[in-house]
Amino acid sequence: MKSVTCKLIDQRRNELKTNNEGENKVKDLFDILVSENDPHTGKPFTDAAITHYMCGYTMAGYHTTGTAIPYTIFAITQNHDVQVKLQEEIDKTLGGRLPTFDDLSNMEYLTQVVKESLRVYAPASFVARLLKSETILPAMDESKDLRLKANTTILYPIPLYHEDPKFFTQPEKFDPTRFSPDKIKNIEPNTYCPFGFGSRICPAERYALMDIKMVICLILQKFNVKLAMKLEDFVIEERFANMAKNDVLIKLELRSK
Ligand code: HEM
Repeated sequence: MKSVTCKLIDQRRNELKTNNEGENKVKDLFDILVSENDPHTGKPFTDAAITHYMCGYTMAGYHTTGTAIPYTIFAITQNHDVQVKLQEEIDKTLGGRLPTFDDLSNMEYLTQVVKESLRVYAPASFVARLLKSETILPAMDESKDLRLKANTTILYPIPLYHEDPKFFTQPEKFDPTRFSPDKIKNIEPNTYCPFGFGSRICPAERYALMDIKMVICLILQKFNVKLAMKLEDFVIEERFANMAKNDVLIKLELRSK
């Protein structure tokens, strides 16, 4: 991946030099990295830094979205009422045409379904933080407070919060209405965190949500979805990303007009 990125750096630098669109071109992340200065050093980004950024973005974006989409479709196959309601919203909003960015933002139920899927099947297992100074975590039960030294790495386990009945009633239930406008305000801060939180929150949160919604919308507009594997073979393997051990096999059936 590094050697491919190195070749692309040279290619993109040359393209930018010879590009006639010049200043009017909308720059993507790669353009910015190869043409602008690193704000920390005031100098151009080194090839090594560009390679790290590009590999980081690709890795961080690939498995997460790549699991979120099949997990959402899986959830839809297991909840027929959700599939019917989603298709009603899609048909009513689009009337057969392709979705625009605004359509995807406005489809409230679609948004709720994707958010609930990211709660039940969070693609990322944890967020990590390095403590800058000694920190005392208050005890949650009878035990003592926890004293942690500076430079300790803390892993914040996302699914443990998403699955805790203290924060989500009947957490095992797939219920998109938890994210309806009247209920969403009851969710405690940082207990729903598929994209992490704070200053290191996933920079692609909005993009990823849009991406997942787009794929789900395009599929359900044309097809009904059914699980094409045994339910017990749907197994999530917890790694850095929560991967589907046996993939998620889905059967698409063309919807009747
Ligand atoms: C459903 C899709 C995605 C999920 C669930 C997800 C989740 C996460 C999580 C949990 C973090 C750690 C946040 C924290 O430490 O507080 C993160 C960081 C990050 N994500 Fe995503 N992500 C997704 C898609 C993407 C995509 C598509 C990209 C790139 C195009 C991306 C790029 C990144 C980067 C670069 C970071 C590191 C940010 C930093 O450390 O400052 N992610 N993501």
